[in-house]
Amino acid sequence: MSVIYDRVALIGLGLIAGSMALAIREGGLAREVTGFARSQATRDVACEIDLCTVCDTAAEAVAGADLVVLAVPVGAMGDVMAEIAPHLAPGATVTDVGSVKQSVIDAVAPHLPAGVHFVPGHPLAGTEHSGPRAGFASLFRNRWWLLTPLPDSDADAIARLDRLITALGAKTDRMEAPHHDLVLAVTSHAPHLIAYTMVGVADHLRRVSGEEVIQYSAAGFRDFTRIAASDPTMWRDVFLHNKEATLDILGRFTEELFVLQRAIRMGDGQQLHDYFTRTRAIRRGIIEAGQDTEAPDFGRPGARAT
Ligand SMILES: NC(=O)c1ccc[n+]([C@@H]2O[C@H](COP(=O)([O-])OP(=O)(O)OC[C@H]3O[C@@H](n4cnc5c(N)ncnc54)[C@H](O)[C@@H]3O)[C@@H](O)[C@H]2O)c1
Ligand SMILES: O=C(O)C(=O)C[C@]1(C(=O)O)C=C[C@@H](O)C=C1
Repeated sequence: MSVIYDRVALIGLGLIAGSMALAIREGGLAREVTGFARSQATRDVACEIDLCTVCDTAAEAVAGADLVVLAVPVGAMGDVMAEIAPHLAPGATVTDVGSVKQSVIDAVAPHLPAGVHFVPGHPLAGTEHSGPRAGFASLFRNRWWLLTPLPDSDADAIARLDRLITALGAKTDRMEAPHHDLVLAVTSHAPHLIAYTMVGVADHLRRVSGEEVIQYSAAGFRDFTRIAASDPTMWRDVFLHNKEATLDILGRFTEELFVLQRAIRMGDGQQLHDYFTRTRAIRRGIIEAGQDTEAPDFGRPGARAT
């Protein structure tokens, strides 16, 4: 693998930046990776595990970098950009990895110095863990990484970033930011809110004890608890910054829930069966398209999901 950037600066040293640092080093994709996180404790951990060259200030981290990656919660992107703007090298590319795109563009773009390129992005890869120790080099392998360039984004800057992302093992695609936010509201944001709610319901149900919830936790509920263990700051910001699309999808979700609720009340087995047949086909489509790398059961003789 060849060097794509001389110096990559990672602002925020959590799951995503940590995974990028490890994958960049593994692939020899940059001569140097620098990093900065707001808290001293995070910087100390990043140093201890030798994630990258950890700097004491964001300004120091971005100095001379030809790629700067904003990997902080969505609500912090604008302030971080304002802080680093005077220290960016001419010709540098700034990208971000935020889960929401339009609000990040609105917050970051006004601070961009002339001659610095901005190419917003979003890796569709993650876990419920956060912080520098959560990173691992293979996180992005075979995952989508969406870019939402602006109409005036520099074509060479986009192409070079695309090469890095591809070298990290991900597949890239381009989308308009508002469309990205709607798609992700369906595929990621609303599902997270539903998981948070379901785990909250179990927590409130006093007739079922906490021990029973843990002891008899069925596989479906366990999946919900994994999702509901995701970082509170990150997800607070996602919902506050993708408000309209999330509310739109939750409205549709509530309508569907009422349809199924009524079918159960009326004993309409045919409607339930038809509905679940349609949703099973969607799951199969995802697996056949190679989007679920964690579905080893599918297709195996005797597997339940066939
Ligand atoms: N976790 C996921 O599944 C996932 C997936 C794709 C994209 N994202 C996006 O990536 C970004 C980072 O997420 P993560 O999972 O790596 O989070 P994380 O909590 O693991 O790491 C965030 C890092 O940002 C630092 N930070 C917070 N505010 C800061 C500030 N003002 N200045 C400097 N550093 C600051 C924290 O100290 C921490 O090191 C978020 O925007 C998130 O929406 C997350
Ligand atoms: O696998 C998980 O834990 C995730 O929630 C990852 C996930 C997702 O919803 O798919 C979460 C947020 C992101 O912005 C991208 C990926």
